[in-house]
Amino acid sequence: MSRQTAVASTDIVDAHVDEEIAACLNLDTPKSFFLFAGAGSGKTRSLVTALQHVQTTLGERLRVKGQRVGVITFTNAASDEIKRRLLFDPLIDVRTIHSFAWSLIEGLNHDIREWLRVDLAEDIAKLNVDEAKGRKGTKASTDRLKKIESKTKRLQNLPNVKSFTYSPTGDNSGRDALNHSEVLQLTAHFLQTKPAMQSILTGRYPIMLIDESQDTNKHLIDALFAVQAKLKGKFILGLLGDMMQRIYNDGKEGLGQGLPPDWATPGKQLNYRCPKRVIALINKVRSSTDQQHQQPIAAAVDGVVRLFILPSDLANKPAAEQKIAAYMSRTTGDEKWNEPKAIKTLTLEHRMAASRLGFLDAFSPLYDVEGWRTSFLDGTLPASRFFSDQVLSLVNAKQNNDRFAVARIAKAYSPRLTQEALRAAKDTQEHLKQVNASIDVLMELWKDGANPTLLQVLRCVAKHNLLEIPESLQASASEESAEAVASDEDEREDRQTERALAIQSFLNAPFSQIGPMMEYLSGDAHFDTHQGVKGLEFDRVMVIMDDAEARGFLFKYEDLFGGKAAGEKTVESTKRLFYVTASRAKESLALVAYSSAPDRVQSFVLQEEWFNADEVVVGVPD
Ligand SMILES: Nc1ncnc2c1ncn2[C@@H]1O[C@H](COP(=O)(O)OP(=O)(O)OP(=O)(O)O)[C@@H](O)[C@H]1O
Repeated sequence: MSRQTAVASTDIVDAHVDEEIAACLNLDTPKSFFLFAGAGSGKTRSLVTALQHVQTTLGERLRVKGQRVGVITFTNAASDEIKRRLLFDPLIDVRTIHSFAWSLIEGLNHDIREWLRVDLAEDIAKLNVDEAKGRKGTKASTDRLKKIESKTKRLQNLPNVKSFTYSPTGDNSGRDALNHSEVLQLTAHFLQTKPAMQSILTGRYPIMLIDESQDTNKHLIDALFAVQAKLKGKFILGLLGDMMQRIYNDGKEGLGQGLPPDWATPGKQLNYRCPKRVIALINKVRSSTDQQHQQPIAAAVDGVVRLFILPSDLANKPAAEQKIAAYMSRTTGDEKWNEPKAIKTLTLEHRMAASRLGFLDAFSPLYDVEGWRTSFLDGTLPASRFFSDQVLSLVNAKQNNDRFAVARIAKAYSPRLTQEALRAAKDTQEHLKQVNASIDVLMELWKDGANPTLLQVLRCVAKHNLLEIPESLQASASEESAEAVASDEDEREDRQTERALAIQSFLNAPFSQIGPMMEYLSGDAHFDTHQGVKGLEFDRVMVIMDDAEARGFLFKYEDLFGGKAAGEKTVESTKRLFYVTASRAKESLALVAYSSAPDRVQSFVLQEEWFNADEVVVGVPD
């Protein structure tokens, strides 16, 4: 047999999977399916292929009935990508779980109120029992009493809420707002208990496909299974995922065990993404969890993997990581390891990326306000968005001498260029000239290479009324108000909320940090978190494993690398995270473990045969 034929035959072992799924997607003989397979096996691709199949075979039939295919993805970015790949066809309704849940229950105000009444009363009763048992005067007791008070207030306010509000991407802090977890619980509860809701779901979406379903909220998954069991002639549920990539607590443990016998369960063996060496590593890592063993495709390159073990108290970690990149370049012969932007570097915590990329001063204050975190991370928090979308765009346009862009931005955002403002101006030309002059005054802040703070920029913008100042920045925008706040130390605690303090601290950061920060938040930077790259792939990956960064108890690399026995919760969850990060690499992979016991890490990985001795480098390479 020629090599050519051998190659072709090994690469088609998974070809049947898309056909099997297509056969399930038949509204006359509906069949649910469960496609769980390893990293890089083409699950997302199979999802898109399945949807294209529906477009061509069922599109007309669904459209006539006003029905759509529901697709749940894990992130907004994944939703956008799938929509794009399906040419934004309205037949396919792609959403995140929160958006999907809210679309089902929005407006059911009476039912939501009744559910909340019971839920809040139960919570309060439980807190009261705990409080009666617990010690008084402790922090736990204070927290409990605060919770009892706020839940009681909320319960009392319920009759006044006309319609509940919710934003899947917002902070939902208003009095009528539901929080993220309530929306998921409500939807699951309604789907489990209300036949009308089950009919609405299956009437709207006779087919529902869920990507990354190992991390999809367990209550919703249970509810969808229940609906499928009840209405199997009218509803196809397709779950895609990989239990080895379950990295959030929300997902259902043991998903896939005890599936109904009439479900299709196609499997995949190939990994289309990773080089041979990475596939061997992730197979080994996975072998203690399940027996899924992947094969490389015929065209797969060998690839390079190295583990660097460094002391956790190393003084200059970013410098060490640069040396590691240089070492990788020499070892792989790939020059691109010398270009920081060509490497995807993964940190456990956003703050570590912020510090390595030089925007920690702007990042930390806003990130630390819990209620702002979601909108800040997705780039929609007004305080940061004002600087990125408006001020930075204007300043960049001006610095590039792009007159058209300056005019466009000013026209879009400046209160001095609204239709009313222009109409009110006696001499329009003169008015425009003055606006331009104000922009020039703003630009003086950068004169001779100066690096103004956000506060200086804000004040200048406000003084000249160049842009609309968002509410959260207004108190700081004029010099008088800020001085009044600062002068009265005694009452400071009372008058300044956590948020005002965060804004003050944010505004002390240099304006130059806004650009890199927004690049990072938009996912375009060469840093990301271990969890944030789920579903993505990169040529060169550097995974930084430093428990000091994690500040949490969910993941502990020290435990994974011999600190604790296999089977312990943190060992297993960290192993899954390690599997996710390592399997992002398309060409080469540098794993950087900071440890308080480098010897233990070394003997563990060699004993487990995750690496060969010559793949492990202890200490900073020269
Ligand atoms: N049948 C195929 N032929 C060629 N390339 C493929 C095929 N299936 C997948 N790929 C490629 O392999 C890579 C991984 O595919 P995909 O992201 O769909 O895998 P996945 O199983 O969803 O991965 P993960 O679980 O790791 O996120 C992508 O670059 C994709 O284009």
